[in-house]
Amino acid sequence: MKILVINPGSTSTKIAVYENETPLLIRNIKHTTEELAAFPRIIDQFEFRKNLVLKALESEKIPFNFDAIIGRGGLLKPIPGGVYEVNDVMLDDIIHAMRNHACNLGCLIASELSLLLPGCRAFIADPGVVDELEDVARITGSPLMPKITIWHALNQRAIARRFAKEQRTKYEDLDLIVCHLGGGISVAVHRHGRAIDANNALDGSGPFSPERAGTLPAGQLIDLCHSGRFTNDELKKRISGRAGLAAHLGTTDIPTVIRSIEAGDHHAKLILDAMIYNIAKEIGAAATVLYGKADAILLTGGIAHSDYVISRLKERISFIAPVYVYPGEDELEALALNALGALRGELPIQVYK
Ligand SMILES: Nc1ncnc2c1ncn2[C@@H]1O[C@H](COP(=O)(O)OP(=O)(O)OP(=O)(O)O)[C@@H](O)[C@H]1O
Ligand SMILES: CCCC(=O)O
Repeated sequence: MKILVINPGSTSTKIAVYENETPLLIRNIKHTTEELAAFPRIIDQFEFRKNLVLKALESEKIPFNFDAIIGRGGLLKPIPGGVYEVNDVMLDDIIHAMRNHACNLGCLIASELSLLLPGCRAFIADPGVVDELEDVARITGSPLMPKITIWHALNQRAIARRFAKEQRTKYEDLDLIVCHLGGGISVAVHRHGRAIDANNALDGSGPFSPERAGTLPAGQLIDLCHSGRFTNDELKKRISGRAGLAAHLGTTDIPTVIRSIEAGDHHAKLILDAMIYNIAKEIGAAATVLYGKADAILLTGGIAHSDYVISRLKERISFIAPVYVYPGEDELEALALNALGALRGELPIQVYK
């Protein structure tokens, strides 16, 4: 069986082709802040990202012939984890999504391309809106604003399962803190296979990240909203997109920031160190959810490639539990295995309503 995998991230478009469990193509196309700034809305990147997929296939001479196309799931309604067939309700919810994130393009591109091939199915799996929070984790200080979670469910779970396999145990038998360090940063508590707490890495809570503001001072935010300085859309970009490192330093690229630090840029050092400090605090808070008894802390995502970040993070969090580092992500493989499992009847195909 041949599967095309499409994973649009906030700073990259990742593409894979699998023939059964064997990868035939893995491609990570990185996007600069300026390149993406040319598109007023993320939905406007549809043709651009779709054409990147088609060009990658063409340049590798991979025939356009697939049994299924699976995209990274978008910001739908909160749903249980698993594989979902793309349907009209899902496409409609994505087109009218309240929240912007490149992952919204995953099911749109998968759907459009699958229509070119008779019999080809379009899926998503474990989107960022997977919600398994404990009731107590949902309560905030305002009944008007219950906590919602938007996190890297797909990669966190894939990495947690990989760790469990390496430890010759089951994911469902472990208590883990997993932190995905990407364009957005999510920290989730996985208690015996269920993510009972996770931040809203997109526009709500947690540490700031390469392109997100994280938790902000609420009063100052309200004043800024009423200052007349920004439109609604501009303000949203100040929270997600042109926020975090992008706002402070004009780039989301960690190697670029580190080169500036090595060249003596004290401001760049202050900002990156502050990001690390805030990530460590979020992981410390997650430890309290498990009464301090985590089996391990797993660090993953693109930034986990950075020795600068990881060594400083470890200094602050190693007292909590052993730290394991999985640079990059297993999202492409996890998506491919989900599509294969669905086609083979090994995984239930859920219907999004
Ligand atoms: N070799 C590397 N060394 C240091 N940092 C890296 C390296 N490769 C990628 N990064 C950083 O990782 C971040 C992107 O991570 P990742 O690819 O996991 O996120 P994404 O898929 O674009 O976004 P997200 O999944 O959060 O939507 C960027 O800030 C990038 O600079
Ligand atoms: C699902 C999106 C998570 C993120 O990038 O913050």
